[in-house]
Amino acid sequence: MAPHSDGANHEKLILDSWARCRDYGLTPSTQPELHRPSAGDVGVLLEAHQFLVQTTYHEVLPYYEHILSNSHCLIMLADGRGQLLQSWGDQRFLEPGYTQGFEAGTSWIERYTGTNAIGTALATGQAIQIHRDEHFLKANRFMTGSAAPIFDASRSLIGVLDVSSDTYLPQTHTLGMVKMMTQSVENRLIINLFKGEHFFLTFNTNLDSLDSQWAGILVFTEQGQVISANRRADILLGLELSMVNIESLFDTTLRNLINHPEGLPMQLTASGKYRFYATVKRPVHVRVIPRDFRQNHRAAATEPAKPSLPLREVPLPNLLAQHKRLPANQPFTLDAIDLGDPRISKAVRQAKRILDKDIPILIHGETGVGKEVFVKALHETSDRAAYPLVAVNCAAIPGDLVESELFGYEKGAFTGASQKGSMGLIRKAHKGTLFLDELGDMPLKVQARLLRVLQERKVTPLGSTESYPVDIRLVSATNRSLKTDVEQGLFRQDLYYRVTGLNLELPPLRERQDKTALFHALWDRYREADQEAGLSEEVLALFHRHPWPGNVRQLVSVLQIALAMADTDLITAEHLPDDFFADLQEQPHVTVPTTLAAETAAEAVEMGETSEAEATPANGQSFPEQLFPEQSLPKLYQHYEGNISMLARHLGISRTTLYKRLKELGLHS
Ligand SMILES: Nc1ncnc2c1ncn2[C@@H]1O[C@H](COP(=O)(O)OP(=O)(O)OP(=O)(O)O)[C@@H](O)[C@H]1O
Repeated sequence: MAPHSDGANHEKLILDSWARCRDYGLTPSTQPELHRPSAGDVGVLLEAHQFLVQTTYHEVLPYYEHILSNSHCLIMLADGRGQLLQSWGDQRFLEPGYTQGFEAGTSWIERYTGTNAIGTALATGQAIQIHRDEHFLKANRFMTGSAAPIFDASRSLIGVLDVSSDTYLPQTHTLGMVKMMTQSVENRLIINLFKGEHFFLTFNTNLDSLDSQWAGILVFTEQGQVISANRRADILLGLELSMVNIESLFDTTLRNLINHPEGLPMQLTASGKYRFYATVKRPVHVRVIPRDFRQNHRAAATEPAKPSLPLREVPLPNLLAQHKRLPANQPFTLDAIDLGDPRISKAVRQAKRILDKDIPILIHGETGVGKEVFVKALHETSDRAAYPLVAVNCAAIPGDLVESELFGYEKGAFTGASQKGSMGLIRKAHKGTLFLDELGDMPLKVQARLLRVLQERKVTPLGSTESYPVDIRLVSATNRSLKTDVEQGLFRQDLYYRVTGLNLELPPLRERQDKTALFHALWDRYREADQEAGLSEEVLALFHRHPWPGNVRQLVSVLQIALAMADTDLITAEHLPDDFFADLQEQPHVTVPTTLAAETAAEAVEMGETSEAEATPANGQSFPEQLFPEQSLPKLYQHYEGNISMLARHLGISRTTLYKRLKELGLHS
């Protein structure tokens, strides 16, 4: 049997299951019985479990698609009676004659198919991994399955999620991932059932894991009655939570909880000693007690609730913008860079889920979007934060030095090598994070060596016979398509699979939906304490319309100039650098905006009320077409008459990066 971390318990579960199989009259040579209902009954079955299937498919699987698509596995969802509802993924490993065993309706309970991940998870009510030889029936011993049960809001076992494969996936990860997925499904089921109608309290022991699937969730009424909770909430509080009053769980009042600003974390204590961080989400259209009242809430909280208190609506975006600003000179954290853009929020959520796991991350995004900032935030938030983050720009190190820089060298290993030798950047990142920026630029020869290091987790410096163990979390970034590079033979396929556990995409600034919050956050981060006047409406409108080919890097540079020019005054268009307007003038149908109309329309796009193409300012002018850097670069190159330094400064990118992009476009040899 395969070794497992909880060996004895696992072995017992398998032996018990085999005993049940024998009791059912099965022998290892028995052929699996494929019990499938009629097509009509399958339809009824799927109809009955639509909520579970849809929730899993639309709200949970997308977060794992990158991990799953990189491994040949099949994800199966079965109901609480072991009947398959749906499967997704790779069926290639299945024997041709056996594929109907994986079709909707087929039952995988132990009685018919012997010990197997779905059937045994159902029989035991526990998450379990069934390794090849642990299957009771020989016919099933070609695969390994990891499955975990799914419980609904009332704690009934309603399904099982399984990931099966015939290859040797990193199995402990797979089981861990399946548990995460089922926890996500359970959370989503609760959220979808009660959202908008009742209060939600999300809590966890750690601020950074508040929006992980391991956070506790409590659903409560306006009177404080807990009407639902996820399993994590029970575990965190050590109690059965149904129908208790929330005031008896935490040392705070109901009034404090329901009046706390939405999304703003607070600290709570349970049973006088367990400290938690928590956020509250209100039912739709719930009203918030005004700020001046809130400030005195401690005194007021002792009084009975007075429904006649003056109430007012507090628009959510304002609250978020207010509380999510990046404090000046603070280190980046994942929460701080998540200002509400759906794609960035998704990347942050995904990164958090695997924060302390040994899964490599590949970040893709245009130059200047903040890939390195993201990695810094990731590192700061991870449990490796006390160790170094070593960033290596593979494009910036001359080709013939990459190898020695990365892997180190023994003294005298080559002409020009330092007499002391060098430990190399990879070993410097030991126990910390190694960030390989512009990975696509790594020479093929170095790629082969890097692959060996990642496989063996050991570095052998050049000229040395000794190797040194390394424990690194690998994060890579690229602004080109590594997949295309693989197809064109420029990047090793095996290394590609090694570095892409999770693929994250950071959107270009022009496509971000949290621009307003970002403009304010960056102003706040880079301003002097006495610059309190802020950004004028006119500048905000211009910022919204700008195509930002240099992305956040360019925005930071424009802001820094504007802040220097404006000093303590309100920042207006006259404080913006000339370069800033060059991009705007290149766009069709644009006049310099003076009204709020443009911003209002841009905001409408951000709020999802209208599409970019539909958004038209009140003055009747159409919005500029989106200019992608690749389209604007030739024009800019012409505008600057080939002056690379000026163009690079204008774009807010390095000359090396600019050369590369010009080369790609055939504008420079
Ligand atoms: N969320 C943010 N808050 C504050 N500054 C940011 C943020 N994102 C990016 N920046 C700033 O923008 C600049 C570019 O960011 P970064 O270097 O992380 O981009 P990148 O995508 O790694 O660029 P490249 O592809 O050229 O390596 C940096 O000066 C960084 O400080």
